[in-house]
Amino acid sequence: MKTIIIGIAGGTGSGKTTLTEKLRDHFGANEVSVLNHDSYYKRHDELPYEERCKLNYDHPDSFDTPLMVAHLRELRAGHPVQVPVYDYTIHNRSDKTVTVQPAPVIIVEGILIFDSPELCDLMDMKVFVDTDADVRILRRIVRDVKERGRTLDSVVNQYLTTVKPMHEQFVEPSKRKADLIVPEGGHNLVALELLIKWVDNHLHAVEAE
Ligand SMILES: Nc1ncnc2c1ncn2[C@@H]1O[C@H](COP(=O)(O)OP(=O)(O)O)[C@@H](O)[C@H]1O
Ligand SMILES: Nc1ccn([C@@H]2O[C@H](COP(=O)(O)O)[C@@H](O)[C@H]2O)c(=O)n1
Repeated sequence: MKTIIIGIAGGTGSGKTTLTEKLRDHFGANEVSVLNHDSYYKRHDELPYEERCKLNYDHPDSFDTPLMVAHLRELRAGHPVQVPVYDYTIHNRSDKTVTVQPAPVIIVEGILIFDSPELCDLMDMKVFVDTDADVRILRRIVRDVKERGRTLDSVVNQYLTTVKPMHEQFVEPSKRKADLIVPEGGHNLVALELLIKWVDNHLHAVEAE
């Protein structure tokens, strides 16, 4: 089986997950598997919770990217992988893993995936979801308070101290690596249709081989 790997990057709250889910819903879980870079945040068992709260989670070194690269190579070779489950509420990797199966299309999602040349080399198509910073921070406040156990103060403080500067230093420049820039992510129906057609073409080309 030939596997197509699509990278979907973009700032926090840009709409990466929404776009990824729309593609997976269209093609079905048997055709599309997803690896989220966030699943590969490094473990920090050595630090108490209060210290883990203060770490910079927006720098490329905060991820175990070599493990993700290894998993992508395994999936491309047709083997399932055990992906760590990250728990944002405790700022640490949980003890659980989930099995991700090989599929004709693998979507790799994350804020910093285009910063890694090793990850970029594995991708057949690179998509950057481009959304204004004010919209992204508003979405993030709502999500982090509702779903990630954060206070408003902690979200604002983290945004100003690490998220915004790291976005400017690493995420925004990585946009230049993209093949396609999608304003407004998963709600951009024209871009979604183009991506679906591109994937369809590749899937049919694989069938014809
Ligand atoms: N184009 C859009 N218009 C309005 N809301 C959106 C749009 N795209 C995503 N959202 C919402 O914004 C939030 C963050 O989107 P999400 O896809 O999780 O972003 P990311 O994965 O890039 O952090 C979600 O609540 C989602 O429903
Ligand atoms: N313990 C953690 C780990 C990560 N984050 C933030 O998650 C953001 C990336 O996820 P998106 O779904 O928003 O793309 C990133 O900006 C980290 O700051 C966190 O808050 N806590």
